Amino acid sequence: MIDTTLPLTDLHRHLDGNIRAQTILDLGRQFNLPLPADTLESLRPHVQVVETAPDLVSFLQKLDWGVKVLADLDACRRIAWENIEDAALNGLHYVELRFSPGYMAMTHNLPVAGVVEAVIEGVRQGCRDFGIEARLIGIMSRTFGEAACLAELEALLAHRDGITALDLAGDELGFPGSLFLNHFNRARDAGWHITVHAGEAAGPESIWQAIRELGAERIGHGVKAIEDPALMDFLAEHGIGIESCLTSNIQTSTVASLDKHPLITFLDKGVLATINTDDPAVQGIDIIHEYTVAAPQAGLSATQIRTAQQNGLTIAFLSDAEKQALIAKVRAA
Ligand SMILES: O=c1[nH]cnc2c1ncn2[C@@H]1O[C@H](CO)[C@@H](O)[C@H]1O
Ligand SMILES: [Zn+2]
Repeated sequence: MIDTTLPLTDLHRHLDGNIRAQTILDLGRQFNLPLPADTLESLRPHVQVVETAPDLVSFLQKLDWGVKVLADLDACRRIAWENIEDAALNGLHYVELRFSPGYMAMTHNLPVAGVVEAVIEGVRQGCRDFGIEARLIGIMSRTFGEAACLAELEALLAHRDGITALDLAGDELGFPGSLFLNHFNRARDAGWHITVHAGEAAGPESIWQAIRELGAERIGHGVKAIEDPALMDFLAEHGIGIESCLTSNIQTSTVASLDKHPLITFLDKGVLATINTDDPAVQGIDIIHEYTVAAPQAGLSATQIRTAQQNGLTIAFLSDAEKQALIAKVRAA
């Protein structure tokens, strides 16, 4: 139940969690890299979640093969461009693609700022070729510690005009937001928006920390807000957006089953919650599945799904004029 008169957005989509299995095979062959399998079918269980992972950190290992084949900057440009093609094929009008340049650079020691530049170029070219709108969110992968995150931040700042917002992703339990105060001070000084993965593996205190200390305007997942009524009220009153990713939350064992997902309660309480994918290729889903299968299974009515779709435009990191232009473009199509 996607409303085709409204822009369709995906605000929480990891570009480096959305590398096609076929592209992993192609790049593996191109660079003569050892892969765990040499056909699409046999590779799939290595790069895609086939059963629920016991926790977030185990789930995240499934992203590793995708970045291990990024042996040069052209490969980074290619996967960025393909991300836009995939988004367009799914009928998305607007995507915010997030990526961790340090994680992408890591295996082959690529220059981190070079990765940022290649991703910006690939996305720009994709937007020209496929006629959709995109913005980029830089991720600091907290899993590798404060110093590695600082290197990612510097690389992103070297291309600050091509980046719209900063995020923190990875192991939330092992690396709390309190380690990254200086990083986010610098991001806010750069004029970037802020969104933070919080309340996924850790509890509501992690969401409060992201808002109060890191300056988050939106929260990735935010599932655990449901445990704190005062936080729920705060999110609704202050218009803090929630980027929900239904299937992802099941696959990481963050939520036991879709009928227990808090998205419906967020919407009931007037929180600006949205429907997004997270790592579509790794999860084996797309935005259409999340709207037409996962959201109804999470108990959302057609009206609630429409509200979530509208919220996507409301909390997008776009100016009012850019939002109006997107609405006009969809109406004219
Ligand atoms: O669902 C998620 N929760 C937390 N971190 C994630 C998730 N999906 C991907 N990443 C992390 O984002 C970076 C790549 O963009 C990597 O650090 C990856 O582990
Ligand atoms: Zn995410």
